[in-house]
Amino acid sequence: MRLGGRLQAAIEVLEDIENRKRPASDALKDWGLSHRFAGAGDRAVIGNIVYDALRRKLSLGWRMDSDAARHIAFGVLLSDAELDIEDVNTALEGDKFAPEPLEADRVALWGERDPASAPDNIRADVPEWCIPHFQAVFGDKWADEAAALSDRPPVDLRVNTLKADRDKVLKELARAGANPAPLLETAVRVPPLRAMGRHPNVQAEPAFQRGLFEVQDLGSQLAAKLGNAKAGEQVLDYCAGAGGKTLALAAEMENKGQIHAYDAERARLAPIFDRLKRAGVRNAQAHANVGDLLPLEAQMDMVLVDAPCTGSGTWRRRPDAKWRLSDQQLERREVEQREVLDAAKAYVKPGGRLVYITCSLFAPENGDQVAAFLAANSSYSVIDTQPLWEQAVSAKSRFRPLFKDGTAILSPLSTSTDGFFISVLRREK
Ligand SMILES: C[S@@+](CC[C@H](N)C(=O)[O-])C[C@H]1O[C@@H](n2cnc3c(N)ncnc32)[C@H](O)[C@@H]1O
Repeated sequence: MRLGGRLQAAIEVLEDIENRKRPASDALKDWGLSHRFAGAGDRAVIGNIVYDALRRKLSLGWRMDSDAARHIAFGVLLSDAELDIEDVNTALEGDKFAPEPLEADRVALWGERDPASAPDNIRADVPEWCIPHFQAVFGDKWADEAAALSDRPPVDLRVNTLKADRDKVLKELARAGANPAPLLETAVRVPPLRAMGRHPNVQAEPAFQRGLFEVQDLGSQLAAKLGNAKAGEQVLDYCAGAGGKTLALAAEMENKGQIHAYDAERARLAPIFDRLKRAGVRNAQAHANVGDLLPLEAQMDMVLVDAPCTGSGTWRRRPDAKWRLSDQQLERREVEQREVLDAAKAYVKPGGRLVYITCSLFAPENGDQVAAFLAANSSYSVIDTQPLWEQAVSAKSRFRPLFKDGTAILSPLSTSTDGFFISVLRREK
């Protein structure tokens, strides 16, 4: 396919996402199924245009003075694809599958409007109802923090220290463009895409099959690390899902002690078995029945609650979710978080830790939940995350979370990670 056909396909996918309020991945998959002739290169470019358009729907629309999918998709070509209008017009010329060229008045407007001077509510590229949530957490910096959530993300990898060190993984992935990641000596980063490039499929690498690394955002790696799990401890990962944190904890604990991985949704837990095997983890067992946890009551050195949340910290990777999220969904997540915390506390032993994590940046899911928990549970107190952070990160770095009331808030702007919230509590008696 030529650029014109790819652009037209991206416009159709964007319209489908908008009209049917469906996830981008579903719309792209359906398009692929009904256009089997399209190759991997075509799909990558179409996917890039769609994801970039969703990341910066408001600011691209402002520069084009239109929220039509066609105009926003052209905006992606003129910004993220690093093409100028002459390049685009030449590429589209004589292509019967291409959309109509961009109108001259839009081209002129695009040249006149400087994105850096867009009003904050446009530059932030988030739904209007979310703005007060960003303001409450980040104050004056709210628009910069929100805007950084529409950057393209890197692919971060966690070196599995049970099997390898960073040099080994870097060597294995040299062709994939892997570099040392900031902050952690056990993390590797494939930088964000440039122009219309394609990320290497690191999971197809023999080093992945051999369990030398896992794909995991640096923020998620740091969140697992701040719990400060030690070799020999008894740990319950109460919302284990597919086991991203469980695997990180097992490596942190050098395969010693015991990790119990539980999730209320059996299907979510399913991938954990293969992952544990591949990673060479010997100190973790998965539980799909809450009844299995009975013997663990008041026995755990640490209970990790990686709570269900809105995922507002992960909008770089899931920009369609940003526009689908509603305040009703936020309220539902808050209820679930209260219930999960309330259930998980039963397993913490006196002197043990309760680690509460979300990948959201909204206070009602984060600091407010912790404050309400502390108000209702006087036997718990806050362990300051700042010294834990200093101990966890490898070297002096310009990246530093926002520390608030003993908790840590990570974000693309402050720590070059997805947005994460981490609070560590101690059960005193
Ligand atoms: C953020 S995800 C976990 C991600 C996982 N820890 C990882 O690092 O890959 C939240 C998980 O909480 C689970 N969950 C939701 N409600 C729960 C409950 N009441 N008890 C236990 N798990 C629950 C969901 O099924 C989901 O898998």
